[in-house]
Amino acid sequence: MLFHVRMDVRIPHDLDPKVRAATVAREKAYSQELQRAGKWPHIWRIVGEYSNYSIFEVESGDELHQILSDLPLFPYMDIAVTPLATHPSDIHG
Ligand SMILES: O=C(O)C[C@H]1C=CC(=O)O1
Repeated sequence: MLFHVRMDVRIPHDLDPKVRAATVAREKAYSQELQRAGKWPHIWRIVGEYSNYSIFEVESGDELHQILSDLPLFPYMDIAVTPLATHPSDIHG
């Protein structure tokens, strides 16, 4: 199943800078592990925002929920998920 996900990062300004840096580093490692595994095939920065648009390819909504819940930045993000289906006009579908 394919999902479109928007993540808006809202790290509190008073978070300890060392905790912030460590959390962002863990987030990057976790994200890249999932990208290498093929579960997170696309990630794009939204210009001018601390946000991304991502595509996830997973078995189920439950799997995606677990992946998103395990993001180190999860406590500091607003996340919007849109399930995707094949478009009838898609020449690849
Ligand atoms: O920077 C972001 O958009 C948030 C998050 C998602 C992947 C990652 O490495 O950081």
